[in-house]
Amino acid sequence: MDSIRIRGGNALNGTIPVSGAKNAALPLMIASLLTDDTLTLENVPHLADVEQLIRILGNHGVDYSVNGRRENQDKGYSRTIHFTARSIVDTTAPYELVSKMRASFWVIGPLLARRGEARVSLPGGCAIGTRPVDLFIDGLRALGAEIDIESGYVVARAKNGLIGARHRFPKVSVGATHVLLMAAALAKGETVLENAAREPEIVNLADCLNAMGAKISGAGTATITVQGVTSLSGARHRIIPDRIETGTYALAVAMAGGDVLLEGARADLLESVLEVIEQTGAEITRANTGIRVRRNGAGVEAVDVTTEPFPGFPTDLQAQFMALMTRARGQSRITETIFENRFMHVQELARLGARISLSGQTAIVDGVGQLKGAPVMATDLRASVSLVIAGLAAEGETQVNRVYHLDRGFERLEEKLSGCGAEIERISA
Ligand SMILES: CC(=O)N[C@H]1[C@@H](OP(=O)(O)OP(=O)(O)OC[C@H]2O[C@@H](n3ccc(=O)[nH]c3=O)[C@H](O)[C@@H]2O)O[C@H](CO)[C@@H](O)[C@@H]1O
Ligand SMILES: C=C(OP(=O)(O)O)C(=O)O
Repeated sequence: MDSIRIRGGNALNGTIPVSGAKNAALPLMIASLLTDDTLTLENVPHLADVEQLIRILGNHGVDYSVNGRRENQDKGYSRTIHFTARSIVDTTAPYELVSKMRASFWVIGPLLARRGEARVSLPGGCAIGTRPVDLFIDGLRALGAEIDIESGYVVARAKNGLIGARHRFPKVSVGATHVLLMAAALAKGETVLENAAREPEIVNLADCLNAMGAKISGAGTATITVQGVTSLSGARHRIIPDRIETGTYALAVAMAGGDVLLEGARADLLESVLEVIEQTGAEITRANTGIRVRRNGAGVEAVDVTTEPFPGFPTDLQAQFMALMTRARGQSRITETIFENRFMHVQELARLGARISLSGQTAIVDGVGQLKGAPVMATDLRASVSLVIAGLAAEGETQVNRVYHLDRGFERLEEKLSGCGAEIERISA
């Protein structure tokens, strides 16, 4: 298994291009199941999760072709991909495929809407909590689906099609909002979703569905209205820049020091994060070409953070922010409210000399003067990159093992960081 070796201590200076958002690309690719026409997606990041989803969609009958690679760019850069689901050849999403990636469970929405049936394995994904699927099941039942759990599979049927309804999510869920949007797009009549997720990836999906002929309004607010249509067409749609990747590199600069332009980043997708980073003492400039992050020799201030659904501070940046706080002057309290088990990075950061204690859902971080390099183990996607950030500022060598997690969500991470002066390399097993 590959690992990443970092020699810490270098400041980051230069430009990092921001890739297309993984968490927008996945639902958008799944939306290709809703039409027999071609859905063309631009700016699809080259990631293990995208490759895995291509395999899963292929199993249902989705053909794909890749083009649009920018000149002088090699394998591994964001691409334009055409997806065509001329016919759905299989409505079962098997355990072997779905268990590797949680978002693949979301095929249940379009399969049910287009074919009136779906048999989808209960999902896997990052080990950050129990992550049930009750909100999906309740929502699809509200649209008239009959749902049973059989041998680890969610079996859903709507022989006469789905029927629009008013549905209030008892809890905000990004995935359940994606799925209900896709299902309601082809349901009969009007669907009103209340307490919907407001994440930018939801807006990106709704914009794409509308370009395909759906009638969706209110995406980006807590109440989304969908007027069902009988069929959807193809479209061409661009994936938004990755706000989690943006925040990750912004935190890396705040940690290591330096001056970096995050090219193509959109500040409006992560204002709450940028404000927190400014409070830590880094300077943020919102420019037309991206976001510039600077930190000179000054110390890092301690800031308290609580994760929340958008527009609050994202759980997907909690681990990276904790890495920064290990170097802060004083104590910071980081409270995780989205996932009950998302502190796996705490013990690994401790190997580098961090002082962190847990009290329920809050991590109390006492800043230390200097981290020291050590071998560490990546436990999930964002935890992995938090260890990279810590390694960039640690004295000596840090080896991050089990980096396949990183490859799920960060396009060309080593290349982007070494291009800004970091001493970082992949060691292939
Ligand atoms: C591929 C993708 O986009 N993944 C993101 C998505 O995950 P995902 O869509 O899985 O996360 P959700 O928003 O659904 O989860 C939020 C909370 O709701 C709970 N829940 C969810 C569904 C359900 O049926 N029942 C239930 O109780 C979850 O366990 C969690 O505690 O949003 C998360 C929250 O921003 C991010 O961390 C993930 O990176
Ligand atoms: C938790 C994440 O992904 P997933 O929902 O696919 O597990 C993530 O992107 O940080």
